Amino acid sequence: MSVVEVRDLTKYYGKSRGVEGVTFSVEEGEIFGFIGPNGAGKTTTIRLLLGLIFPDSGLAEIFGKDVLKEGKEIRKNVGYIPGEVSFYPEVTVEEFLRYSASFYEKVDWDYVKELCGVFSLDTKKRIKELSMGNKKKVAIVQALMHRPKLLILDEPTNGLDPIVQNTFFEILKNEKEKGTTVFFSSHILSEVERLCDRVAMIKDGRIIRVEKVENLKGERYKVVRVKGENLEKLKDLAEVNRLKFENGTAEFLFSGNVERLLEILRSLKLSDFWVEEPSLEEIFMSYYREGEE
Ligand SMILES: Nc1ncnc2c1ncn2[C@@H]1O[C@H](COP(=O)(O)OP(=O)(O)OP(=O)(O)O)[C@@H](O)[C@H]1O
Repeated sequence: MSVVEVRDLTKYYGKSRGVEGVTFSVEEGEIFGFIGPNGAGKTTTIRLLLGLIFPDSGLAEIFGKDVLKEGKEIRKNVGYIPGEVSFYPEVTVEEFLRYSASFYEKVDWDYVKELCGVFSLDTKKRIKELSMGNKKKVAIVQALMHRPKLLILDEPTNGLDPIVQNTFFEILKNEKEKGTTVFFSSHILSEVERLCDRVAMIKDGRIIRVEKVENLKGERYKVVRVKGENLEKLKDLAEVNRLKFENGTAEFLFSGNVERLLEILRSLKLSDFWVEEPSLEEIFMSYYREGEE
């Protein structure tokens, strides 16, 4: 069963586009990445999913329930980390966590203690005394305290240093092992590559693709660098993208089958060549560009 189901969701802020016709689903137990550049519509989608704002049209369901009609029931099993955390500045971390706990029927205090320990959080400190990263850690503990079945995370690694990020990813992997579903928005490609099973790419309010991360990486793209003569003829080939010339070498992103790549390489007068797997970033950038054409 899909844990999250979004169908043809459209939201405008007055005349300004939020999202348009967004459709995807997230399956139970997967870590689903939601990736796109600034302003693409990630936060809007998440706020629609949480029932915090109303769509102009379309449907969002969590656990098979309409987010607008059954929000209260749904929230019992959802943990949420907002993109920007803002808490009452005067209360201590402990007071804040106790207050948050009052919204849930059941809280796993042993887990809260464990997480505070893992993050070295001083729970006696006031919120206003915490750095941005430490506030984010509090938000993570708050999101996990009731052992939710679904985590909705809006760019959760913002403000976390690399070591804490690693710790956080380990926590998410453990959650996944326990069967928790994770919806994770980000504009950092390397973290999506490391963590997610599937990914949806959003641009200008529209989903451009939903794909397994392993398929995207292995797919049809190769980074090719060649050294030699006649390299100018690469400019005319449809399979050659993002061609750059530098110091007698040409570098490009090749899309097509391997036989065709060999054919192209044979047609050039080469003194050397290199073929590498592209990073997810290069793949995404080529999709974003395709969308613009
Ligand atoms: N309250 C609002 N009023 C008007 N326009 C808004 C509002 N919130 C978002 N938008 C617009 O909706 C579009 C999508 O914004 P959204 O915050 O969902 O993007 P995002 O992908 O989360 O971006 P970022 O990575 O920068 O947080 C943007 O063009 C933004 O300007």
